[in-house]
Amino acid sequence: MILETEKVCKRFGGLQAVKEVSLQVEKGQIFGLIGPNGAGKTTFLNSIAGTYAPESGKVIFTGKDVTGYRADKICHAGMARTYQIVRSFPQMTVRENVMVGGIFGGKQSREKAARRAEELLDFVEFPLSHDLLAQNLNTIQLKRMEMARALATNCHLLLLDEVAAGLTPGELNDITALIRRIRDMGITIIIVEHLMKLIMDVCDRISVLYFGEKLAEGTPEEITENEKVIKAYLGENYLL
Ligand SMILES: Nc1ncnc2c1ncn2[C@@H]1O[C@H](COP(=O)(O)OP(=O)(O)OP(=O)(O)O)[C@@H](O)[C@H]1O
Repeated sequence: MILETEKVCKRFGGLQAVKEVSLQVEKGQIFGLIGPNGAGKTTFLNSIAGTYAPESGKVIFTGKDVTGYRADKICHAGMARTYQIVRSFPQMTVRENVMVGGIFGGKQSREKAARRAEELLDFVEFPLSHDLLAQNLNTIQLKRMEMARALATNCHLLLLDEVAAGLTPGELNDITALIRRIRDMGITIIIVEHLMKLIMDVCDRISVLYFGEKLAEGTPEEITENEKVIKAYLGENYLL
């Protein structure tokens, strides 16, 4: 087991955004987290990745209790993430953006981080010059760059928050293939996503959140046949 959460809770004032969420993610899995808007998916990611400390519950990563660790410490422990809206350093080049992951997260020298950035930008099939400023990139280019930056930290677990949002169908196919190639490198992936096609295509296991609580968990087939999930989220005609 690479990640285990036990009854993780996070509240914002009177709102219980995440309530006693327990899950287990096996090494090498692509694990999907789905649910309606406001279900608590991003808050849950933030609670395991160190943006927030959970109020109660436990986060065990690679056998170690990392509950309440700050984001930088979590990153050094081997967990990296991308964001729903890509966060770049707009005045820096694409290469420098990726180097930040290597220098800060992977604790590499500048030279090594620069070489690794080139390799990773090729791996994610970044299509333009690595000398471009990040402020000039479109959505899919930013997403590729952000994935390269996360990989540059030498993570074992990658958290992808709505990586498909805003992509065309062709771009979606590319990202789907890239997610599989990242898993084939031996990296475990947790993916938060609304786009069911992507979730069903890539996930080994899926957990459904609903009003902060875990509603169901299972294989893609089990989830699509689960009456509670159909009622709360998917709807009867979701594949049409
Ligand atoms: N920083 C915050 N302060 C107060 N409330 C918040 C904060 N972040 C999230 N919430 C609330 O917590 C609940 C869960 O939000 P969250 O963003 O985790 O849901 P989500 O499942 O990721 O939704 P979406 O699919 O729309 O991204 C929502 O009701 C949201 O309004």
